[in-house]
Amino acid sequence: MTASDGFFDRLRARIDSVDSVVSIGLDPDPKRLPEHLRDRDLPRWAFNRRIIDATHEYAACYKPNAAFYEDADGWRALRETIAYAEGKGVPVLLDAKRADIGNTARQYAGLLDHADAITVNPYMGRDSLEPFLSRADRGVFVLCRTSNPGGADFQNLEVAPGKRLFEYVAQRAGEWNERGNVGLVVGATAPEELERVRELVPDLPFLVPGVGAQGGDAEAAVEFGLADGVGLVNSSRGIIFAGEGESFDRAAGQAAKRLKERLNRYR
Ligand SMILES: O=C(O)c1cc(=O)[nH]c(=O)n1[C@@H]1O[C@H](COP(=O)(O)O)[C@@H](O)[C@H]1O
Repeated sequence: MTASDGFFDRLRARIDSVDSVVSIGLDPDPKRLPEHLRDRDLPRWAFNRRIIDATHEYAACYKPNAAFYEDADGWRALRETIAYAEGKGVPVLLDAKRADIGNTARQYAGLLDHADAITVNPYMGRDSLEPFLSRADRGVFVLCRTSNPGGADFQNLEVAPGKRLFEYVAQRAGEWNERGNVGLVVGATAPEELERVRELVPDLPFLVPGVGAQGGDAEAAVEFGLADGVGLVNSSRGIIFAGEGESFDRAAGQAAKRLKERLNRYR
């Protein structure tokens, strides 16, 4: 492994070494943190550290969602969390869903100085993503068909005869993959769409959120989410809030192990 390896080479190495495609979402909702951590200097960091200690051997990556860190202490907690995860050898995918006009996107792309990969929103078009795409050694996961109930509102609209918006996004993202660093976000709650996107772009790895708390289809996530064995199936609340109280971390470790084993049945 060298620093010049692309993100998906590093991810493949990680998947192979832990025999897991589980992405563990680090979304430490302050209201759900165990009582005994709440008086810590940085409760979210204290929580994440224990979660990482308990789960890293099952983690193909960690996916902190930026929404859970958008305040002064949050950014400190996120920085500590990322450094700790990387110290354990686990890639970090920052779920930030960014993009903006080019001049602004260049600033957002600075987030990739701190993480191995990022999620981005394609709605503003190619130039809004170029500052991310140009980071050849970093992964860029483009939102394609999201897992939420409203994911169909726009993404399933026909934008040309027989072509829905998410299908168009998938094809464009395939064209944007000039540096081999593009993946797609496709929710496990939309298995028909997941299958369709896989048909359209056989070579792009997917991040598949929506198993666990959102009740998505784990088998479809694995069957269609992986490209030549590489891809990620994410669970956040279903792992990190699997238990409560003092032994919350042990419950999280067990939940991560169970998800790994369940997904591996379909690999
Ligand atoms: O980009 C994402 O990761 C994402 C896309 C999507 O379509 N659906 C989705 O749930 N996510 C994120 O994946 C995580 C899912 O969390 P749980 O529902 O707790 O497993 C959250 O951080 C979501 O913001």
